[in-house]
Amino acid sequence: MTHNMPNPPLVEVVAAILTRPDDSFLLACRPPGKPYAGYWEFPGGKIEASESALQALSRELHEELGITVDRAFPWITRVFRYPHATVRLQFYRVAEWQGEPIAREHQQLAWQSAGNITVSPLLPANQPILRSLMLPSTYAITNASETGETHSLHAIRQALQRGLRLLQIREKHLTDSQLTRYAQAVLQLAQGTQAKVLINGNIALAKELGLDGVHLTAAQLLSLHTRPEVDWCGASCHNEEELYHAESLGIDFVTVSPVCPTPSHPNAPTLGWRKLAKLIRGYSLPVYALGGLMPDDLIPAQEQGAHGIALMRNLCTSAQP
Ligand SMILES: Nc1nc2c([nH]c(=O)n2[C@@H]2O[C@H](COP(=O)(O)OP(=O)(O)OP(=O)(O)O)[C@@H](O)[C@H]2O)c(=O)[nH]1
Repeated sequence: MTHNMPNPPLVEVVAAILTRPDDSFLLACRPPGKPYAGYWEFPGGKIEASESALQALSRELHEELGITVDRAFPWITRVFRYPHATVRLQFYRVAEWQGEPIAREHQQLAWQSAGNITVSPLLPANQPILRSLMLPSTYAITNASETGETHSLHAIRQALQRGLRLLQIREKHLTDSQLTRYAQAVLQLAQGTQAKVLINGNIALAKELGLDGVHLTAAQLLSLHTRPEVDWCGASCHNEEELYHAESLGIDFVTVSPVCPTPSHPNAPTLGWRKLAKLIRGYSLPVYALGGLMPDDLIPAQEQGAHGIALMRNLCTSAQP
């Protein structure tokens, strides 16, 4: 490393994920005359010195798209080094706004779906963002140890029918052969659906059964130096050290727990919403709030900066997989 090299300036940027009920979001094409003209980006821009991120978001979306933001919550923050500058991109999910977006400054606008982007090229910093947007807002965790296998598989079938898209098999009481059989049964239920099936802790079994990935325990996360070679990888986190390690390994998402009291960890001190928000402020990976939550907790969780909620016991009543 060369000494006395000045740090490139850090440019604070806010960007909007304008989401429609079908989960499609708006991308905009940068106009001629700007750096990276012709590249597609999330609407937004630089935060001025006198502004909060939310104020900058409202101003930019009014200037660029002619809309008024009604409800927006922080999502993920990514630092990206371009040759000319380093940008810190604070992404906000804009759930409600007034007006129909029109291209007041951009060349073109396009509503896109995370798994099916039809415009290109994208700004280089945005690729991991699209991967994060593929994750649904509800993450289900199996609970056959409490409910029994039959009931558990029935609840999973129902949740899949309602559109569940992310599921973790977490059955610590089963022997290896029982776990294999149970995982095969879950996999069969998920076949032909949109759901990704991950398994807790067992990287070898995830590979052997061709599951979509693995969910690492916190201890396992800290013991690893590289990301497991699976398509999707989540990890359980409870504190800053674990969150930092998940980030450095390039994990896809984390759960943070316990947010509320939960029967599975009765003596664990809970975070509550405020501590959760503080812990994940400025974090770069999507976070599922976990622990004692109900489907109705999705909005409070997202207001605190979480991507979504993870549900174990209350899966059956989930209306919004
Ligand atoms: N708006 C936006 N900017 C992004 C995204 N991804 C990304 O790397 N950036 C970077 O963040 C910076 C935003 O600057 P900008 O030029 O859009 O800012 P601005 O609208 O305030 O324009 P200005 O240059 O006229 O002041 C650029 O370096 C841009 O490349 C994104 O998705 N949306």
